[in-house]
Amino acid sequence: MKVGIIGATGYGGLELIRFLHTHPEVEKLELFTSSDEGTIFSSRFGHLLTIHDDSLKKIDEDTLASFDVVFTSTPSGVTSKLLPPLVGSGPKLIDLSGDYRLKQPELYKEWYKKEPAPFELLQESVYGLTEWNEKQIKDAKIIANPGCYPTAVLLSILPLIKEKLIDPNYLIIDAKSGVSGAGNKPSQATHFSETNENFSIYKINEHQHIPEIEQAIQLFTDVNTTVTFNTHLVPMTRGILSTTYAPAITGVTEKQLNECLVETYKNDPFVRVISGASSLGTNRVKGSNFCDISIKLDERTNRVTIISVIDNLVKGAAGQAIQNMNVQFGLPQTHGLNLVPLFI
Ligand SMILES: NC(=O)C1=CN([C@@H]2O[C@H](COP(=O)(O)OP(=O)(O)OC[C@H]3O[C@@H](n4cnc5c(N)ncnc54)[C@H](OP(=O)(O)O)[C@@H]3O)[C@@H](O)[C@H]2O)C=CC1
Ligand SMILES: CC(=O)N[C@@H](CCC(=O)OP(=O)(O)O)C(=O)O
Repeated sequence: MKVGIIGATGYGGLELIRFLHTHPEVEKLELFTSSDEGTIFSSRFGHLLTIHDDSLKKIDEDTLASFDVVFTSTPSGVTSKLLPPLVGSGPKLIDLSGDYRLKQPELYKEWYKKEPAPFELLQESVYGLTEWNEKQIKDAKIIANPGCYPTAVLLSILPLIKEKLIDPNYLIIDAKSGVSGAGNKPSQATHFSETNENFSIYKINEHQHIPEIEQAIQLFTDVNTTVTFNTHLVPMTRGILSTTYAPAITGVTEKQLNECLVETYKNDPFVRVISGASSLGTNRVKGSNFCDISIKLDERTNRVTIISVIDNLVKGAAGQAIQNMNVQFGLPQTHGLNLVPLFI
């Protein structure tokens, strides 16, 4: 397979490279840039010396048309304009940004404060939450790879909503992320001296992943609801931990909740259900494509605590994107993704 990456110099792009270099079906990997044409990739990213010594190429529609797959890992507002000429030109398109996730253009405008992608393409794109949308992903021309937070949240709550074990009307989601979630562009919010030894909440009730989570709940469970979703920045590089609080439906037991998760994901190689965990941390999935989920029913309040952990750059971005590519090409989902978590 001939694979191209636009945005290869960013964090998501670098992770795509890390996995695609070990992928058994990838014969050619070409990297594209909007700002650094001609630079030898390993001269800029020394850790890739002898692994990727080719130069960065200019983004060019005709060149890209000859590829089997093109991943775009660019800031929001880029692929809404970049991808339309490429649709139908040859390659399957897998977009890691938020530009093709929301079906309603006005929602994108409202939450991203940018101009949306063309309406027809928004309708044509397929939401790439692999474990929940495999059939549609197989035939998709454009895959809208899910956001990092929505991936962690949705994988953990969708089964329980679908099986009517929790009340979807009172979902409170409290999520925390490492700083790499904000990308490689330095900013005040990601400045070392302001993130180190600090723990902060941000975008309070205004996070752009709120409509994405609500849309996906509707898509996969037919439930129309709103969620309270807040995000926190943790002074670490990678990882997301999401905690959702939801009322259990009266009479539901912790055993039923666990069984529901186990049953849902019994054939999914990257979702691990941890029964009865008393603690769960991001280091158990670091560097890997795993999503680990655990639940606990508080019998005193009849509320369920639903916890999930992912690596934001892997299952939350590049790993899931490659998992989707594997599905599209009829390959095992694990191809190129069989890495053991780093843990320390
Ligand atoms: N970081 C994360 O954990 C996650 C990120 N995402 C989303 O994935 C996308 C990429 O994220 P991330 O890798 O962190 O971002 P980065 O900011 O680290 O990298 C983005 C890359 O995009 C390229 N780029 C910038 N502007 C343009 C442009 N106008 N046209 C073409 N390419 C451009 C740049 O490379 P160059 O200058 O070489 O062109 C840059 O290195 C974003 O939309 C992000 O929201 C999704 C899930 C998780
Ligand atoms: C820590 C941090 O800042 N995370 C980013 C995640 C952004 C992201 O992945 O954005 P899209 O999925 O919308 O492209 C944020 O909260 O905005």
